[in-house]
Amino acid sequence: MKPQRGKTPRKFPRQNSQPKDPVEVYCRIRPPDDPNIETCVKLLDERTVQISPSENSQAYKNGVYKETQYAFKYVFDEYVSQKAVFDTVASPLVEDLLRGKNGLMFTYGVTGSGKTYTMTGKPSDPGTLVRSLDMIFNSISSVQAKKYVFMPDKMNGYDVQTEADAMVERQKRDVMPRFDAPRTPATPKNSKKTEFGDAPRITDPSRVNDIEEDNNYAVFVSYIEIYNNYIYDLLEELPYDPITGYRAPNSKILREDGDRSMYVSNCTEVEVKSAEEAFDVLLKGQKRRKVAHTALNTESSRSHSVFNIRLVQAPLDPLGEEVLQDKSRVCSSQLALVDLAGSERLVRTNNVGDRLREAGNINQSLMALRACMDALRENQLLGANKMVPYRDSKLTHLFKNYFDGEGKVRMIVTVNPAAKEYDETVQVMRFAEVTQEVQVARPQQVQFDYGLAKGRRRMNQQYKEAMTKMGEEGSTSQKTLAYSMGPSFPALQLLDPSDESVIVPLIQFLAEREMRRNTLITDLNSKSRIHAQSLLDPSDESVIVPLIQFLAEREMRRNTLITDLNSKFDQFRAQLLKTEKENMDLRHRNDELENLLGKRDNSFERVEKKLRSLQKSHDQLERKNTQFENMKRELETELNEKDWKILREKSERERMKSEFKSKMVLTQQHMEDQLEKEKRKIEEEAEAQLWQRERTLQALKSIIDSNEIDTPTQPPAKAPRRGPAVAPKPRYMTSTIASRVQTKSDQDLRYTGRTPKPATRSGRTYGPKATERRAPSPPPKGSQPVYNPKAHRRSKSSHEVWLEHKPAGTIELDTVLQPNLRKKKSVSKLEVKDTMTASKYILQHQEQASDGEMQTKLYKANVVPTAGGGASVVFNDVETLRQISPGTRKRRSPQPKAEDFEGQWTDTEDRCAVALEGHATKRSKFSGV
Ligand SMILES: Nc1ncnc2c1ncn2[C@@H]1O[C@H](COP(=O)(O)OP(=O)(O)OP(=O)(O)O)[C@@H](O)[C@H]1O
Repeated sequence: MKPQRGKTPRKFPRQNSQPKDPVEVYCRIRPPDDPNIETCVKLLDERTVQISPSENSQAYKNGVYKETQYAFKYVFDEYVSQKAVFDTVASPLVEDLLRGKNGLMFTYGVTGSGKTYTMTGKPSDPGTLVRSLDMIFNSISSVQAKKYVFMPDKMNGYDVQTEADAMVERQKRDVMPRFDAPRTPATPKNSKKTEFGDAPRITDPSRVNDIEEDNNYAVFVSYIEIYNNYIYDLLEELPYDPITGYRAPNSKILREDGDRSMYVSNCTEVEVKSAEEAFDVLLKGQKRRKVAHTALNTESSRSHSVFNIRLVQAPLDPLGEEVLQDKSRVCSSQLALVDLAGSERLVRTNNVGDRLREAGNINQSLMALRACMDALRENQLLGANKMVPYRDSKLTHLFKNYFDGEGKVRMIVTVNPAAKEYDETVQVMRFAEVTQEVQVARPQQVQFDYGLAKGRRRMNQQYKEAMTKMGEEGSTSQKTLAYSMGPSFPALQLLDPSDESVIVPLIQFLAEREMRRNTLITDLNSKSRIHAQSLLDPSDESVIVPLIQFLAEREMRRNTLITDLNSKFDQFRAQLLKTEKENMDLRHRNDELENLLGKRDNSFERVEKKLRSLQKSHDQLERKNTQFENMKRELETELNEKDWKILREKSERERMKSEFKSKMVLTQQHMEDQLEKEKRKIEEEAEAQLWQRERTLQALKSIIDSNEIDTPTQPPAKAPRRGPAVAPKPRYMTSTIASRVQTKSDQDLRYTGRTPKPATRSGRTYGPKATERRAPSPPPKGSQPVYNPKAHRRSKSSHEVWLEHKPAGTIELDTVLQPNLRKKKSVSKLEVKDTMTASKYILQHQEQASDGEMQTKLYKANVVPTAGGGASVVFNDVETLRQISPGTRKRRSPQPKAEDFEGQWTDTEDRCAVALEGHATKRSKFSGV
């Protein structure tokens, strides 16, 4: 059965039904710095802690007084030992690692809460990381492969090579100095003392006993830190200049391998053969971390550090001698131990400049971690399909396979119980609460059964031991030799490539070993075949001949098979090479596509940003628009109110006006009555006076007549109305009265004659109300009606042809009453020829009246032919058409007087009263009249 590769988990779980386990979150409370200080954390039981807000905390100031309780997988109190923490949290992860499964453990908490202490600890009391190394090497010490049997292929995988090749590699790397590689100064012997003091390191005795014994193991460690969202390799050799010191390290990039697992490209992986060696590498990395931070002017405690332990294992060959030379059988598993930077918020750090940026980046990556946990939790619990923002930070991007794939994830939340840490501790607890709800697929059992005999290693060892024993006893038989691979590798040291004293014996040794190997295989083969025949008699040809035939045939078949196998092997090799090449091409293409994707992501972000700002401005504009609309509505309401007020005022004015008019009419009537009465009174008085005189005259006449002829005077037949009885008028008296009446009548006529003057000037007034026309007031009772001979004549004349001159720009006013011109010709520009056919001329002139209203004046004229063959236009009348708006109607102005028109008249005469003199053949001549 094909084994599963113990790579970092795949991006997508293979089966949805795969069982899942929640992320296990443990809490560790560190002892307070001062036992007398106020604390805010209380351990309720082995799974629950209670946090109470301190009076100085921000939460308390914001009104949060209640205690909160948080549950964990397990809570370690301040007295717990490092060993206990390791046994509970890290030991199962190490066990998984040895069985080919992946694991992730990280410490999370506020600065100074004990993250590094829990992870690394002190030599006298090491933390989980150091104890994990001890446990690994305790478990694999007897089954380790020789150094360089497994070689990192720089693509997150491992190559396998023979022990001979590994030895040559060892010679090359460890013995021969690398002149091209940059060298760092040698680590001082007492460097461990400077890091961890003088105390000897305590080793953890834990081990896993039942590991796959027919596998060979190798341990590789890498150490990186993530600082300001850049990845640095802490085991990279940094060039050292005695003057400028160490060169600043270059950041590394993340890549995805063929299994879509994330790894740090070009990261140094050191193969370690013991816990001590691994511990040295850890120290070296920590020292390098300090050096790098000095070069970068940064602080180490402000970065996330990741110590990666990779365990590579591959089965032994059928003889149990060497690792099977088959890369596909190599299984690697990894345990990432992450010491996160402090989780405090920006406000609390009081940082500025670089420190602020640093704190911001830490915050950003921790926030990204929180966001990922939130999204995962929602996806898993609520069935949401949220995109988990792994790419938001390098930290989450590197570990995305752990959350998306399979493997155990454990977190230790470290807590400083000091009351002043309350606000930050609550944040940490909340994150822990969320993280516990995230589920990760349970790692599947890795199969190491490849159909090879179990216990190969043990058998080989026993065989070797037996051979050694036999050698010691002096047995040199061929049989024994046939099963021996010969002596062990000679301890040769190749310091110079041309050193023949080493190379020649080495070649001889390898050649001899190859020969022995072939002999051994041949011998074994023949032995096994012969063993199958029951040869009772050595001369029994009935058995020997068929056996020889069988063997010959088998030999032949074997050769055919070998040839076939070799050709197949070559084909396979060629195919493999081709596939590898294609794979490389695909990787290359993948890298390109990733770059492109990154660029697209960037541009997408830019567009999103722009969209957001546009949306913002759009919202602002909409808000403004709403404000304007409200203002408009208010103004409209105000306007309506004002209109309403104006209407009310107008109707009031109308009412007053009609009242005033009726009063006027009444007064006028009253005055007319008075006048009538007066007149009658005067007439009666005059008649009485006449009668009196007549009586006197009659008396005189009678006196005279009595003297001459006695002729009696006759009284009048009928007395005048309301007057005293009046005698009939004598003839001469009648003429006197008639003259008086005539005089009165003349006065009336004079009055009447004054009135029409403006009437003839202004003519008729057209307007929306006939009552509003500016017509002359009716003549007093008894006077002659005004007679306009022109108007009368005009309406009757049917032979007249009017020349209507409407200058360009004249506005049609849709007036109801229009001049009635039966035969007319309208022109906008006056030509001589137009005057030839017309007998009347009318000019329209529009202007603004003194009250602001539009008024149209119609200047009328007769067209009189002249002796020269032209025509003379003689103006004789003006009509004014006015429009009075009901809203702007004013009190009627006094009757216009002739002088009012004087200026306009002159102006109009200047402009319009033109005599046209022209000849049919000659040029037209205009002359003013
Ligand atoms: N459980 C503990 N028992 C005893 N001492 C502890 C414990 N936890 C922490 N300390 C001590 O507290 C101090 C700060 O601890 P540590 O450096 O581990 O904090 P940290 O959380 O890693 O801080 P940073 O975020 O700065 O890395 C150290 O001196 C450490 O020895």
